[in-house]
Amino acid sequence: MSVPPGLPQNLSAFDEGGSGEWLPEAPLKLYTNAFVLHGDKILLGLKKRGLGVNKYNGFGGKVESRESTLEAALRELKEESGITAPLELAGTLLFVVPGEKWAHIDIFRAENYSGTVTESEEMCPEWFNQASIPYEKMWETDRTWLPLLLSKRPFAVRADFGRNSAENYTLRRWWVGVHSPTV
Ligand SMILES: CNc1ncnc2c1ncn2[C@@H]1O[C@H](COP(=O)(O)OP(=O)(O)OP(=O)(O)O)[C@@H](O)[C@H]1O
Repeated sequence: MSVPPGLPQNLSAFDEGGSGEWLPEAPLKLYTNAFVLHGDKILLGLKKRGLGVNKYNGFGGKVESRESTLEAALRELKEESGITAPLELAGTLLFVVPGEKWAHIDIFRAENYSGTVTESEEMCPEWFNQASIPYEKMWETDRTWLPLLLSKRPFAVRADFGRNSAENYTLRRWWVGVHSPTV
């Protein structure tokens, strides 16, 4: 199957599913999401409000004007979890909902951190063993690409959702791409 619109075209399919036409193109808004690893642990936050409330996720949010995605990722990580970390880009996620701007999320990872993990108004942080990530309480597509982040394999994902109500999204179709191994 070919690479869906909106992703770099030089990727190979790693995982895909769902059916139907990809949703039409729309302007982009930029987000960040950061995952901090420490030994065999991963830091996740239970979102207390807004998009993805009651789901575990990395720490992130909207990129503000005149800010790079890395600057935004560092700011959001600090605001939401109290820590700072040497973030590196791990992959990208395109989150598409009918009638809304496309959300392009730069996903970062780090293997150490400094500071003290602290609960914020937005997130309740919690360490999990990397072998027991609570996928059932996360965005449905996270299980398809988080293993790639853990194994340091760059990825790009497109996930199209339907929206029944403010907080009720249904996954319609997704595609996870990786760079082909060089021969
Ligand atoms: C399949 N879809 C998805 N899968 C995984 N993660 C997703 C996601 N769609 C959004 N996300 C993340 O959810 C956070 C929203 O952040 P959100 O609260 O809207 O932003 P921000 O902190 O700027 O908000 P305030 O305006 O300050 O409340 C942000 O990390 C963003 O990367």
